[in-house]
Amino acid sequence: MMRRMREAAKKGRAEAALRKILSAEGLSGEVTIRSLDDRMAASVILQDAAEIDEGALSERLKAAAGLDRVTVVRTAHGGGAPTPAPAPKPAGGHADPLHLGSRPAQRPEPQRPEGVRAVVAVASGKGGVGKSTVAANLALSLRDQGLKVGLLDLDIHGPSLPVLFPSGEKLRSEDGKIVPAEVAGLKLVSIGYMVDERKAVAWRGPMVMNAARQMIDDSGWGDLDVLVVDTPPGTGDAHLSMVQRLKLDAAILVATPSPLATADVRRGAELFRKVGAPVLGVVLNMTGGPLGDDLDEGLLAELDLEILDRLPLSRETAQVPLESPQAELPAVLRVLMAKLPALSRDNARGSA
Ligand SMILES: Nc1ncnc2c1ncn2[C@@H]1O[C@H](COP(=O)(O)OP(=O)(O)OP(=O)(O)O)[C@@H](O)[C@H]1O
Repeated sequence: MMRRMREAAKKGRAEAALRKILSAEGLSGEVTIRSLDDRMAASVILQDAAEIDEGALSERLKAAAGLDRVTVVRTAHGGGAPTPAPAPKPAGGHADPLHLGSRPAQRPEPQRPEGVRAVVAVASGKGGVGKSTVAANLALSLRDQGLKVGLLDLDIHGPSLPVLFPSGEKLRSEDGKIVPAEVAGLKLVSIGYMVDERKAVAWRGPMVMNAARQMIDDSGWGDLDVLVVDTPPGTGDAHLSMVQRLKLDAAILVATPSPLATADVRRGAELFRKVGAPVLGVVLNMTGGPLGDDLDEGLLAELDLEILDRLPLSRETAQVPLESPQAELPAVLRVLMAKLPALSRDNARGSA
């Protein structure tokens, strides 16, 4: 408690010091301060800034605010050209919450993003069951197979990627495309790398749908063998954007052994089957605790699903940040490799 209060006070002082210097230098922008263990870092996004020496400015800011790292990014596109005006908003809507200058494109059919060969959704009916943990471990395991892997975090209200894979830098946009962060050999896109969490938490309906749409349509992934999508819990607005726009090659459900998981597994399976995405099976997380190691067998038979892998309730599984997989998912990997031709060794582009 005391530690958190001290940390909050330190953040407040650092932010005030940064703003003072920015204002003295005639600059304005968005300041975000993050702490990890005992280190504190800031990112400063300067809007419409003229040509400046970002390196020198970040050194000045670092020294003045007593921070371990300060990253300065200008949002001006293309080497100092002015930022394009945001796309006009439709009445009552929020077409461009991420300020990419893009308009909602008409998409008749769900598609894979350009350059992406397979899309796998990791989903759960409710929050907190370990979906992000499984998605992150799956992405790292696929990377270790020599595949080019991206991870898209569609959780607008509780993004996990920046915690699992801290990058210390805000994402840039180039020519209206989000440039993914690159950490641990993965390409990563999450609202948590772009917008102050406190802001996104207040977003509702159309803002959430449009932010999800922009991350789906406007991320510049380059060549990827597979994109793993960490979906938000439940079946809300971001889900709707996902199933309307993103062609899913497969879905993996995550559940805990709780008897209450039955309805969640059923809902998840039904949602994906409705949009024609094959549900490959269930990862049962947090096993070996008081709730046991299994799900209702009748339910699994009825839904024609099996438990592919079980992850124990353990400190290792919960470890962050991640560089390598903490949890093995051998059956998930086997099934994905067998079902998705893009992942076979002969077809993969390889990352080596
Ligand atoms: N097998 C495990 N053993 C111990 N802790 C775990 C395990 N799996 C996940 N956790 C922890 O449980 C918490 C929730 O996990 P995670 O964020 O992956 O769940 P989620 O379903 O994605 O949640 P949300 O809906 O909030 O995004 C995290 O603190 C995570 O470290």
